[in-house]
Amino acid sequence: MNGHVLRMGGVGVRRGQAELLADVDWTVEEDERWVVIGANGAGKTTLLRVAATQLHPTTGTVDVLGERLGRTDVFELRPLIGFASSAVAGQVFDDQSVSDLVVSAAYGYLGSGDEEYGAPDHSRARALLARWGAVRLVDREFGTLSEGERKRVLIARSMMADPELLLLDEPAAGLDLGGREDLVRRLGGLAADIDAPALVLVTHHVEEIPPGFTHGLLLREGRVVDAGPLESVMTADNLGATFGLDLKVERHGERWSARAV
Ligand SMILES: Nc1ncnc2c1ncn2[C@@H]1O[C@H](COP(=O)(O)OP(=O)(O)OP(=O)(O)O)[C@@H](O)[C@H]1O
Repeated sequence: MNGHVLRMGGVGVRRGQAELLADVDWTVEEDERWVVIGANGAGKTTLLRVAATQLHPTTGTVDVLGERLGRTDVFELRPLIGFASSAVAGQVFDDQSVSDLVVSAAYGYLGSGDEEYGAPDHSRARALLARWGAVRLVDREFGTLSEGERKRVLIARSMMADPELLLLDEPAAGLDLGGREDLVRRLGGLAADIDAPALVLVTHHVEEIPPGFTHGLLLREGRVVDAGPLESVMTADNLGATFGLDLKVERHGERWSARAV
């Protein structure tokens, strides 16, 4: 695999006249922690869905975990890719228990509640829920959870199968300030964990970049503005071009902020 967890070459995604992604070249190595930043509609979720093998590109090549999309069985690949997104939340039945939802990810599906799982599965699910500050929710029905609680449960779920690549689509969206800061701290802990998989986190906000994230990809209208080590990518010029604004960008230790000027 040469350390490449993900490699895209000349990737484009078209729907009719719309170019959702164009000319995307991107390589993620196994010890890297990436943040993907862009405005609404920039193509971030589309990019993540390509990486998750849920969407085949119109043009270009995609290698995930050493396998070329189009030449491999994606159903064998998908259990190795953790993917937490609000699209997953939309597929979950309201009466689905948190416990079954997390535990069933080890088997690559959304649990119906009819399956039997072993004690090791349940203890792993509890440990993951604890890691994300959600263990008290283990016996709740998913439909009764708040937005922030759902996010935590879905992240725990995305790690259940011990993935080699973890994709998190806007994990902090909809969280209050305390919830965001708590999640950013936990994501920072994951970034620092040498046993953690390669990480890709999508966000609109530079304030949500957790400590320990190493690389950034900036996306505007489906095209890469810049991609590389975070400190070289996170300039006012680059972020200004990404969002179409004049910005002041500041670094505060391992955190970032941006505001219009
Ligand atoms: N089937 C489709 N046909 C035409 N356009 C589409 C289709 N699917 C998505 N799009 C458009 O592609 C663009 C990229 O969508 P995507 O969801 O990847 O953006 P995003 O960066 O994740 O946005 P957000 O931050 O708002 O979630 C959007 O403008 C969207 O309207």
